[in-house]
Amino acid sequence: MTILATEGLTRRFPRVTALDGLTVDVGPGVTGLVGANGAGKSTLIKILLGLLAPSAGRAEVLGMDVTTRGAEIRGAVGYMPEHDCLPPDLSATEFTVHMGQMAGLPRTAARERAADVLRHVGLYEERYRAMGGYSTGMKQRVKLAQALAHDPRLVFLDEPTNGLDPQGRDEMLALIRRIGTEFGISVLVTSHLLGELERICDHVIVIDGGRLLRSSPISDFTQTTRTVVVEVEEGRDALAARLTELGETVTPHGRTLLVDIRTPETFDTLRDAVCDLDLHLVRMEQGRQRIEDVFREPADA
Ligand SMILES: Nc1ncnc2c1ncn2[C@@H]1O[C@H](COP(=O)(O)OP(=O)(O)OP(=O)(O)O)[C@@H](O)[C@H]1O
Repeated sequence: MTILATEGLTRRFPRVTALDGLTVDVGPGVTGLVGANGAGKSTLIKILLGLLAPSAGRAEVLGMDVTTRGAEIRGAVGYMPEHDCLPPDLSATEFTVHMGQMAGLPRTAARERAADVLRHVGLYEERYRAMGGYSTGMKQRVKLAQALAHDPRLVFLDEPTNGLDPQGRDEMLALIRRIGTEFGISVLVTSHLLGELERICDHVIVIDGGRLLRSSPISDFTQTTRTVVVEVEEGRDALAARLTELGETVTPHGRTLLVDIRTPETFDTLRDAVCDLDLHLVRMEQGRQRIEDVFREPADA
């Protein structure tokens, strides 16, 4: 099932091409959109909400074309913008009720829903205080709550962990994961911090300079590589020499050796070499590819 899709999506500004022929297909669940600052993440979200017109290509959200059905899309999708957008004199309750009503909920339903979502994001008695006095963490929570105010099927969260301390970041990430799992709302969440998304996403899209670098299930990003990482207490170089003699391909990496797994027998060769040389093995584990590595690979990898 497709939640959103783009085809050759391009957005040019006078001095820069923010999106450059982007083609992606996103299914239900929590999807991470990763890219460095300026990669085109916010531009993509604004186009998907029908707030910004594409220069070329097309995009569809929940089966609706972004150029002709923007208002309907905004009715079905919640949006947490990147920048501060909260009126300082209003309380979180007033603001969230207002946003629910703006999205079409009757006043009573908007009040009930606001109480629910503010409780969900962990704002209690503070919800009646003016937001001008809130901490960054509280503001981010209200921004998240208002995105959920009209019970959307899908939410776009633009850099929700921006400005948060490590504990605030962990709490926000846990909240986002719960939106996806407990509420069954699909999520598109952006971040320039790759490690964050690894923890909460089912699928990750990586863009760079407005182009697609990679779109894969999270399991593919963290899949095991064809390398085994070996660390011995002392004698790393002697072990490297012995393994090379035995025909293995070995690369020193910090205190460890990375050994290519040519055949399943590589593990036996390794074990025997460590025993023969009477070395103390600290660890021996299969190497894992991390999200960060996609930025070090060529674009067509
Ligand atoms: N309204 C605009 N006018 C001109 N250039 C723009 C406009 N909006 C975005 N850009 C440019 O397009 C590129 C992509 O910006 P965008 O905000 O989409 O990136 P981003 O990945 O969201 O990064 P960030 O996290 O820093 O916001 C940047 O070079 C930016 O300067």
